[in-house]
Amino acid sequence: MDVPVAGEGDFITLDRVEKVFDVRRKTGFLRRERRQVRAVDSISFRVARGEMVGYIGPNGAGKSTTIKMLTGILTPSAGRLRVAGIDPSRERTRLAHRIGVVFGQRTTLWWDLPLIDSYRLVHRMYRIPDRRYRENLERMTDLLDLGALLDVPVRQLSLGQRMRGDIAAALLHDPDVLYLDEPTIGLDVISKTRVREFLRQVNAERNTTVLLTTHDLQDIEQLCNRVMVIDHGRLMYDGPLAGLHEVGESERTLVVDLERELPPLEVPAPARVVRVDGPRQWLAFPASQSAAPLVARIAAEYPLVDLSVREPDIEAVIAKMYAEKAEERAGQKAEQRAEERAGPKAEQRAEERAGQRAEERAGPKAEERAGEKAEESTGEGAGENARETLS
Ligand SMILES: Nc1ncnc2c1ncn2[C@@H]1O[C@H](COP(=O)(O)OP(=O)(O)OP(=O)(O)O)[C@@H](O)[C@H]1O
Repeated sequence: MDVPVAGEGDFITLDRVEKVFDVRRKTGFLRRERRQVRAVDSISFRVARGEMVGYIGPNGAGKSTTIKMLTGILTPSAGRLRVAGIDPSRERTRLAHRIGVVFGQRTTLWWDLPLIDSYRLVHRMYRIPDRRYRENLERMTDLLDLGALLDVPVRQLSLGQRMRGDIAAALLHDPDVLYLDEPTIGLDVISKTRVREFLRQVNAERNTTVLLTTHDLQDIEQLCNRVMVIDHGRLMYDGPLAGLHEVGESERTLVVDLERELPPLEVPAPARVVRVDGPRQWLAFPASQSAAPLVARIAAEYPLVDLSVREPDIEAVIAKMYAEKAEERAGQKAEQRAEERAGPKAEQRAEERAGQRAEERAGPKAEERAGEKAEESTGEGAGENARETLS
């Protein structure tokens, strides 16, 4: 994917950012195997001030690692990363005043203290001016309906109440950017709606930039105009949510009701009947094509009573995208294994043949040159990345 050009409004910029973990694994009584995990692999993107962007991908794709680099918790192995002009890992404390973070799976609140005490601690830690703190607290309490919860110890709050408490804590110091990692995980429909409404409001009023990581695509559909899809550390898609349909080659469904039960309708490919139930038939056709010619043809040739068009389900589109990538990778792996199996012998034979030809053609000098070339191409010592051992 091309590296986007920096713009003036850019608030978050990543240029070919990588994160490689060195992992050591016990493989026997005294044996340890060293392995590298490329959690983030040359990712580049830019986010403008006030944008709300979804950052999605399957488990282990590298989302949390990206967020951790954006907060300064982890240092990139390579590439350049800036948030509000700050290098997060070098100036983590300065950056902390500009960002808010919510991890849906764990709280940043003090477990045994009443909610209000956590807020008082945040007030001190971030040195929020008293007036601003009071105003913000009042506003959050009102918008997130926290009034009755302020004196309750965090451990006694329900998941939805705790999440609202966490979001308020992340916003008390008026951050310019908010990272949300699964903010609606485990919440019921009403709590989810409330959290989403609140985020929309904060974004509209304060122009807060929001980077949202979630497995709940409704969060993205309802909050973000832009979505980035990451898989195996690589950015696979960056654009509007609707554009995913084209990338994922999704299909729409035309549901037709006929006067009577008929065999599957004969329609021009790629449209095709995918289901028949009495006089009702379902036809799949590419989402990128208009339904009009298909409808016209059916209306002209069959006893049509009614019809409707169903849009593709975004979850299905993304699932298909992940599955296709997984298939592609499985294919590559199989090829690699086949090459490795055939490799040494085949290579040896090729080298022997090349050597014989060279000898025949040019005698001792050519042999020397061939030897030098082979040494160069082993590439030892090349491409050493900066690495961090965390295990
Ligand atoms: N500290 C670490 N040490 C070694 N490997 C790590 C470390 N943190 C993450 N990884 C590996 O990096 C890859 C990306 O992990 P990451 O947590 O960023 O994924 P994710 O997209 O957030 O996944 P999930 O949706 O499950 O939270 C995974 O293979 C993970 O095992």
